[in-house]
Amino acid sequence: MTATLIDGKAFAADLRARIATEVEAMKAQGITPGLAVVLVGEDPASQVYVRSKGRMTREVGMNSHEHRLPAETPQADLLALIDRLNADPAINGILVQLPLPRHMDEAAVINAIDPAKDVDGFHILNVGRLATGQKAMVPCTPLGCLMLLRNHLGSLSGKNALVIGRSNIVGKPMAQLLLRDSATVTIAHSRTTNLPDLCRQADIVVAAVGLARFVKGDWIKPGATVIDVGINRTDDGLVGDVDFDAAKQTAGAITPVPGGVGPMTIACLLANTLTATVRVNGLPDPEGLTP
Ligand SMILES: Nc1nc2c(c(=O)[nH]1)N[C@@H](CN(C=O)c1ccc(C(=O)N[C@@H](CCC(=O)O)C(=O)O)cc1)CN2
Ligand SMILES: [Mg+2]
Repeated sequence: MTATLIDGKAFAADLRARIATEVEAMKAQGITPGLAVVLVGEDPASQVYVRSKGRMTREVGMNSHEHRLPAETPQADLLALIDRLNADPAINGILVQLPLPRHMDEAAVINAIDPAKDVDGFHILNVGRLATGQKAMVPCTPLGCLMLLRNHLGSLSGKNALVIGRSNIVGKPMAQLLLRDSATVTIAHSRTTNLPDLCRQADIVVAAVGLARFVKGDWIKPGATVIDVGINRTDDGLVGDVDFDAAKQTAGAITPVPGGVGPMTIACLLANTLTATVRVNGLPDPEGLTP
């Protein structure tokens, strides 16, 4: 058997097109969503992501505001910028690109963002809201994974889902979203024993460990849906956290790297920016855009 390819690139393009339609309607009411992206330092991958975010923000008709600060910027200066963006009515979404330089306290910076403008969903208030079933801004990468899973599987209710990785950006919010959809969720990490056996019981595997081809083909239950969040730069190019060539022999469906989860991250960022804009203007959430 060869797995169905889950085409995140196409799904993300379709989502951006639907967002563009919503933005056009908002503009007719005199409202243009504005997204501020803050990059501190010159990390090459971050520069690529920030450039893509700016381009796609403009492509859907939103205003993009980019702030680039030198790596040695004092944290107080970054916090002062965030204060100004919080107070600026033209800014509906604020995103601080991660990772931050080592001298900065990531939690302090994230928690300085107005939770209503926290389009990354990383603020402690949004994390708490998601964990307690309240209306939250939801982190973009896991939100994108959930959309791909729902689109492929329909209901996730009662499915055995294994999340490999416990980061605040992907693993933990992914587990919360799967729980919210009534999956039976296991979170695995570097100290987990008998991971291959755990994986063999999973109907859904979300791999977010950051280790190239870590998940082996013979760990996959026949017919399972495999979502690969990994982006690892190796001598033979960009590869995921799953041994794709082996896993696709057994899986029912699998996301490729690149072209799977990655493009969903930015599309969901734009969806969150739209959501933040409608909420601050007292408008109803856009119908069927995000789960
Ligand atoms: N504040 C944030 N920082 C970071 C986040 C985030 O969601 N918020 N996520 C990652 C990086 N990221 C967006 O910021 C991101 C990663 C990957 C992609 C993507 O489209 N990947 C492509 C491959 C691109 C390539 O060649 O490198 C794919 O998988 O097809 C988009 C966004 C960490 N920081
Ligand atoms: Mg992918």
